[in-house]
Amino acid sequence: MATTTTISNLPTAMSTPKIPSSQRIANLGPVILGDKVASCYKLSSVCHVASAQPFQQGLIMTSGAIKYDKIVTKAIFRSSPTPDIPGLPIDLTGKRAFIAGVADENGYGWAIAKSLAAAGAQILVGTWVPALNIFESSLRRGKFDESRKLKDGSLMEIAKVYPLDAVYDSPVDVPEDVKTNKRYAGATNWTVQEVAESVKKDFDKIDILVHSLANGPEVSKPLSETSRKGYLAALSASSYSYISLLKHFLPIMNQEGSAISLTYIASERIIPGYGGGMSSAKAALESDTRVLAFEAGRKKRVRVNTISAGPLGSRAAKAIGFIDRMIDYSFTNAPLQKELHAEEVGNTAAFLASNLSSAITGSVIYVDNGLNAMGVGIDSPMFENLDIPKEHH
Ligand SMILES: NC(=O)c1ccc[n+]([C@@H]2O[C@H](COP(=O)([O-])OP(=O)(O)OC[C@H]3O[C@@H](n4cnc5c(N)ncnc54)[C@H](O)[C@@H]3O)[C@@H](O)[C@H]2O)c1
Repeated sequence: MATTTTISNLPTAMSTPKIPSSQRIANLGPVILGDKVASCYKLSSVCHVASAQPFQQGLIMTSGAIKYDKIVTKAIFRSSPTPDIPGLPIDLTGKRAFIAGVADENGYGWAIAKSLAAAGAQILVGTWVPALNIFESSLRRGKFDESRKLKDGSLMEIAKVYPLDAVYDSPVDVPEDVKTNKRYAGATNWTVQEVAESVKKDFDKIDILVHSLANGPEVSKPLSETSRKGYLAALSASSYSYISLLKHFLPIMNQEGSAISLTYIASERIIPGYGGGMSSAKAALESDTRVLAFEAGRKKRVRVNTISAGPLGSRAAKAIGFIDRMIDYSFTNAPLQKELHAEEVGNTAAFLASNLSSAITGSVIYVDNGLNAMGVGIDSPMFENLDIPKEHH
């Protein structure tokens, strides 16, 4: 359910509406004002609304304050409360998770860590070496404390943060220029093999392995203009890194553990703008999920699945450059017209990590408000005169 604010709570022209603290997130996504839709994002503690366009036309990316006209009677914030999940409990008490790809509080890795922690799992994270110092100092200084809060009021604890660069399997693979790079100075034992060894030394075993990382240096280039180097770098960081992680962590995973990665619909449908070989990398990741499910299943009954997540304004996604438009597109076109919460992906990961999903392996699980199931984009001018049901208020 979208939340609504009546006109009395709305600002006069050119000012900004207040938003409840529960909705204070960096990007609130679009907001509907009468028959208009506008971008809405957090600016300190208020919601700043970028310019509005007629709702039927879909999206809006230009900035500037909105002028409210007389027909506006209420604002409907697309951000809906995160669903409460009563009933069947997910219990990961006594389980230990290693989550690769957490460097701030905005991405899917962080949300997965929170859901696994809320279900009782112990959390270890792997943080990309160049992002390590700022992540650790922000954690120490309490910058993430608000976002560490779990539903029961406690704070998510991260038992240990490991420096990691998943592009390198072992020390012999690290080139000289990286070894001497000042962004790597001070960190040690960060190749995949060394991290697995350190985790074994510190904690012996893990039960859950999460791969929530991707990198494509040429992501903004169309595939046909991508260099061989850029393409292979995308596959190395975003696909092979998962094979490498599983290869090195499987020996220290308990029987019947669970491995989860994050993929994106660009692997199987054309998403212009998701370039540089990133679409190919996600296709490889999904194919590898099936083969790895067989191999890890036969070896240790470990299940291997991937979550195809809808668009989220994470740090990585912002680097691609069109994430706000993808969020708007999803809202307009998906069967469920609601904001996608990172927590919904986190909760699916908790389900996949638990024995409630004991017969699910080798699967691509869509957590995208159903967008993957659409055959047409309903925001096309072709459908202008069609009676398409809009969000029910
Ligand atoms: N944001 C989206 O819209 C979206 C949609 C579908 C899938 N995903 C996937 O979700 C996963 C997490 O991404 P996110 O969008 O939450 O962004 P994010 O920025 O939170 O996560 C990406 C992480 O990868 C790390 N990383 C990059 N290169 C690395 C390397 N060589 N070694 C170790 N870590 C490295 C970064 O430091 C970062 O922490 C990715 O696989 C991404 O493709 C994202």
